[in-house]
Amino acid sequence: MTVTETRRTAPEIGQPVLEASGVTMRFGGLLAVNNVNLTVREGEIVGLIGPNGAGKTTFFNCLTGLYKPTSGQVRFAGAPRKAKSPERQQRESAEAVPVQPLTGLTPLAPKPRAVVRAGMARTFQNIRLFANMTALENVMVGRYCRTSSGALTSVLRGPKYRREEAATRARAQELLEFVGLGKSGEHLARNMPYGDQRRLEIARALATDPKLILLDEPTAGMNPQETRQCSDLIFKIRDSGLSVVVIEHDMRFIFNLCDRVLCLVRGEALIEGTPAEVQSDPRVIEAYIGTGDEDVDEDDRPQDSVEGEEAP
Ligand SMILES: Nc1ncnc2c1ncn2[C@@H]1O[C@H](COP(=O)(O)OP(=O)(O)OP(=O)(O)O)[C@@H](O)[C@H]1O
Repeated sequence: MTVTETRRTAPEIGQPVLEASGVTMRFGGLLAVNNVNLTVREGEIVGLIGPNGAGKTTFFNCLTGLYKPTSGQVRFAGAPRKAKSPERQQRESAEAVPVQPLTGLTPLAPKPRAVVRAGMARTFQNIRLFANMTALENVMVGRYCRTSSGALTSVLRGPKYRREEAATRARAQELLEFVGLGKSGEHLARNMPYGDQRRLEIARALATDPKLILLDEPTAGMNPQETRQCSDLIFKIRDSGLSVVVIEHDMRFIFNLCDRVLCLVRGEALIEGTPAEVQSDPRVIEAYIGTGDEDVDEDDRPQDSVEGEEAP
């Protein structure tokens, strides 16, 4: 499990952006996540590893408001933000990924909408794109949580709506370019190659203006070339000022990418440390022995990768 490639290090690790303390999640008699703590700082890439069923996705769901933890608290930097004016959106669209200044950590309401508004975005293990919409439209959907036009304005299509729509479209196109899909805006999501669909999901998550992005198995089913491109994209996202948390089974990918790694086993934190510390810990090696899930074979690529009309 030793990784020899050179890692790119974070430019500067800053203040905590996310702090999860004592997060516990029970499903009836099953303790899926038990008293897990995690702090993510500005500019950090943090990996979450563990064998199948270790509780990684459940922990992600607790962080992103899909689950209300049985106990424990998730605190996040900054108060929930209001929608921006079209003028402000246009100003910000000059930057690739605008970063909001951080304030102190505040408890996060366990509701996906509140979590997105506060500045946390995620992707899912199984791709959840709007299959019959274009790539550009998929990204625009992600942007609507930051627009302020109400139902009436949208129906009447007044000047404010048109300005906002133009800004949303321009920003979506920038984000497509940011993830390397600048020429695919008019392609239907369901017709796009698998690796492009994964990047499109990331673009849609970035459209919400997050401070922190959580990626659930972003390289699942990817070939080695797509995996390398994914790694480059995550570094690029980090370099633009975001913090990143990644769940992955591909150890080479995770140890080359992350500043810190948390290993969960049977719902509990086994070890948290630098990639070097985690990969040399015999308990981590033992936890994975026999599972055979470190590497994803190209044949494992999901066939029906685009799901139905689901919200981001
Ligand atoms: N909604 C649910 N209801 C009941 N049990 C659940 C639910 N979601 C997850 N579990 C159980 O919780 C445990 C942790 O599952 P989870 O999906 O979080 O693990 P994981 O580490 O993400 O696994 P994988 O790597 O296979 O995705 C498993 O035993 C799983 O069966």
